[in-house]
Amino acid sequence: MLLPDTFSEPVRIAVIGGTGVSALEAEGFTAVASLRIQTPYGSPSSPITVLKTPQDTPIAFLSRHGLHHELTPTEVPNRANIAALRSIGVRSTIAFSAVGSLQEHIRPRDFVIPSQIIDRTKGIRASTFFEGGLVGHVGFADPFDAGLAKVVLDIGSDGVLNGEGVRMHKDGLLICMEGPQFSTRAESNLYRSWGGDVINMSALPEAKLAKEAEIAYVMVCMSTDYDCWKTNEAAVTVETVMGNMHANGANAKHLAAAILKELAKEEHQDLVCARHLEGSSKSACCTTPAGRGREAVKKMEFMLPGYFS
Ligand SMILES: CSC[C@H]1O[C@H](OP(=O)(O)O)[C@H](O)[C@@H]1O
Ligand SMILES: Nc1ncnc2[nH]cnc12
Repeated sequence: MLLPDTFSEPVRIAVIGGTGVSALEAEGFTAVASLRIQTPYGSPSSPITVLKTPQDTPIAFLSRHGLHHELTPTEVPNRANIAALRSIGVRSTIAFSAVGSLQEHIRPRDFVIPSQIIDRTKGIRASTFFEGGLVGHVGFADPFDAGLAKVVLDIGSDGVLNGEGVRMHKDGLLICMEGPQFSTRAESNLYRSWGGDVINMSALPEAKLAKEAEIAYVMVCMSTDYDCWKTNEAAVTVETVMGNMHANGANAKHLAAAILKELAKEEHQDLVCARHLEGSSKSACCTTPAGRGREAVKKMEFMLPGYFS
């Protein structure tokens, strides 16, 4: 069925799907629009599907690597993705990611909610909206939103996850590497020595750009493998990742549906609208109005209208 390509209500919550999660097909969810948004930073990874939850909340869904997983982690158009979401009203995002585990107790198929991240990308991804005569430095001490993380963790401890001993871990330290090759054993052991819990290739600059766009952002990491540090196990392969994602896909969908149901409650509306982040990007700007690059200001107008003009 061909969906409308417009949607008139603001959409406050987005779900970004990663490896193995290219659609949000939870029970009672209905797709109501498919938006092809052009941004000053190009086209997003995929059309944005707007779905209504059983609670009648509109949700924006975006597939990070494209509908057919055709974008490498380096190629993901993160600025277009975040700007497009912000432009339709999004203020909070639940991002899903397949991750390798760097710790014995985090078993394949377990879930991890990270609170910290170490950037091991190589500086080749466009990672800020501040450029071209508009300088800004937002705080990134806490890369993931603590309020959203609490909602997710409360849901996760509520028996939503099925399967033999599948658990949700909190306060994870996530390593984000460039890829697309997986790590060497020496790198994997180095990250373990730093206290790393899980590793992926996609959290950055997505989380940094969400912060600049004043979007509350949390990542749900789904462990799929033990990377390559374990001496008694074969090193990670795409087959292992896909196999565990396939087996755990239902858990991801149950969890997403339960989180969205909880976020529909009145008590969470300030969080969903990220009131606590309002104005943080405006006050992060160091460039005085007279010195601001006109083109840069125009681009920013697309997602933060009136902030820098
Ligand atoms: C297919 S294994 C590596 C790939 O999986 C993760 O993707 P995502 O975070 O989008 O779920 C990882 O970050 C890599 O991009
Ligand atoms: N071991 C690993 N390293 C990086 N990204 C991953 N995504 C899933 N498993 C991974």
